Formats: sequence, structure tokens, C-alpha cells
Amino acid sequence: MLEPIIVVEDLHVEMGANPVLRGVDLTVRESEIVAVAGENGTGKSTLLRCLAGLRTPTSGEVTVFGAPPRDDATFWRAVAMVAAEPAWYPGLTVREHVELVRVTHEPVGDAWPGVGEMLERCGLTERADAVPSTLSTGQRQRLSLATALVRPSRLLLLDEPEHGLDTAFRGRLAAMLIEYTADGGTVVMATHDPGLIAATGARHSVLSSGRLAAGAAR
Ligand SMILES: Nc1ncnc2c1ncn2[C@@H]1O[C@H](COP(=O)(O)OP(=O)(O)OP(=O)(O)O)[C@@H](O)[C@H]1O
Repeated sequence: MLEPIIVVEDLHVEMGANPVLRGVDLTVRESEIVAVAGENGTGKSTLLRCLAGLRTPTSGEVTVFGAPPRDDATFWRAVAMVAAEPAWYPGLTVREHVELVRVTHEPVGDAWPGVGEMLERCGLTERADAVPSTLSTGQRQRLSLATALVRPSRLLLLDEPEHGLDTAFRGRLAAMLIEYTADGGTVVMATHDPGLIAATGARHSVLSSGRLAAGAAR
């Protein structure tokens, strides 16, 4: 069996006095796509933030690549995240944002898609010279995904990657995620889109009452 990339044991997170996560267990192995569904406010983003080292658990264990996740440069070399819309650099175009990420992560192997190819895959070629503030919501989400996918990583953390995306592009995104895992990457996503779960073949579970439904995501 392939290596566990992520191991979560009895994870509890409280926000103020409110318990949000109440004993989450999750194991994710290399090359898997795991999806976490569940109603608004059940703690999906909180779980992803714990996996990213952006939130400290109240109790329990979280390991990513064999160690507690740390919000530092070494960790983010291996992990790419798409969550809330990032702050874009004023004056930089769509293409320049993608180039900036690409250049930062050089050297990138020839097998990895280049900037032009990634813009094409994300349907942004026509808007490559625009600045992000002039894009539509879905186009800006495509740009967020392009910046995550244009650089090498071993783990993708996606919080509602379907945000603003049309049906056709959701299908294209599913294909890109499958390709990412075929190349050895691992994906964990929070999603409200059953179509994306089905199209990616993700192992999925529902987060409810602070716990993942038994079985599927363990
Ligand atoms: N900074 C915060 N301070 C206090 N409570 C918070 C904070 N952030 C989130 N919460 C609460 O934690 C709970 C879980 O929030 P979270 O964003 O993880 O849910 P979610 O499942 O991702 O929701 P959605 O589907 O709406 O994105 C919610 O009840 C929310 O109100």
C-alpha cells in the first residue's frame, strides 16, 4: 500500500467556546484524491487549515509528510493551496502572476506544463494581458488554480475549487486533478459539488457534527 501523506488522529478544534471539529480521523495516501463534503459551517475549511499548518488544533495529531504541518517556506515548496481568493499584485497581469509563481519554483522539469500551456488549459489565454481585478469571479478562480498547478508540488489542498466555475471547466478541472495524481501528487479538497467528486473518482466523506462519517475518509 502507498505511503500515508496525511494522518489525522482524533483532531479537535474549538473556536472560542464552540467545538468545530470533534474527533476527526483521516488518512490520505500518496496519489489519492480525497473530498470532504458537508453543510456550510461544519468545519471543512477549518480541517484544511489544520492540514496546512494555518490553524493549531485544540487537541489531537496532524501529520503531513511525517511531521506536523508548518506554515513555512519548506512546507509550501511541497504543498499548494487554493482557498479564499488571494491578494493579487497591483498592476501585474494574469500571465505575469502565473509567470511569477513559475519563476519562483524554478527549476521546473520539462514535463511540467509551462505558463502558456497552463493559461490555455485554464481558458485564460484570451485574458492573459488583463489584470485580475477586471476578470469575472470564475476567471479569477481559474487564475488561482493556474497559479497552484503551474508549479511542482506533492500535495494540493483545495477549498471549494469549484467556486464560480462553469460546468465545462469543472470537468476540465477534474481531468487536471486526475492527471496531477497520476504524476504522484495527492489532492484533498473541500467541496459542495457532487459532480466534481464523481468526475475525479474521489474517495469522499461528509463532515457532520464535527466528525467525518465513518469509513469513507479514514
Ligand atoms: N475565525 C473564526 N472565529 C470564530 N468562529 C469561526 C472562525 N472561522 C470559522 N468559524 C466558525 O467555525 C465553523 C466552521 O467554519 P468553516 O469555515 O470551517 O466551515 P465550512 O464547512 O468550511 O463552511 P462553508 O461550507 O460555508 O465554507 C463555523 O461555525 C464558523 O462560524
